[in-house]
Amino acid sequence: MDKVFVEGLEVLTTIGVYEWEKGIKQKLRFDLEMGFNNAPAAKDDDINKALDYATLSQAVTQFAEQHQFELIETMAERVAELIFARFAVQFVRVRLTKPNAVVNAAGVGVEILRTRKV
Ligand SMILES: Nc1nc2c(c(=O)[nH]1)N=C([C@H](O)[C@@H](O)CO)CN2
Repeated sequence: MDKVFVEGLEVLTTIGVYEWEKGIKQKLRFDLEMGFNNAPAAKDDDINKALDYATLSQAVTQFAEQHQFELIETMAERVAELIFARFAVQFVRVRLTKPNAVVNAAGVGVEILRTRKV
């Protein structure tokens, strides 16, 4: 299966389980991997047949900036749903890192893999 990926997409948003987190913005980093047949776009050299990673990145950024959750698990799941709703991908892997959450850790986070239901 071909893939299209987006690495290190940084978004500032309000996220966290603690009260002090609900009034601030924190950085999240998205690493996204989508299953998509790249051959038709390559054959015709046509962006309209490609999974446009720029449009996808913009959609994820806008969603993450505009929605507030407690858990990064919830953000990851909702972003996967958004990608399935807007883009014709077979699967999506969402790796979500909260870089500044744990002192002495470079990052903490979750990764989910979801396959489109037929
Ligand atoms: N599995 C998770 N653990 C924790 C989360 C989370 O979203 N998923 N969140 C927090 C706090 O919001 C933390 O990031 C504050 O530093 C703790 N554990």
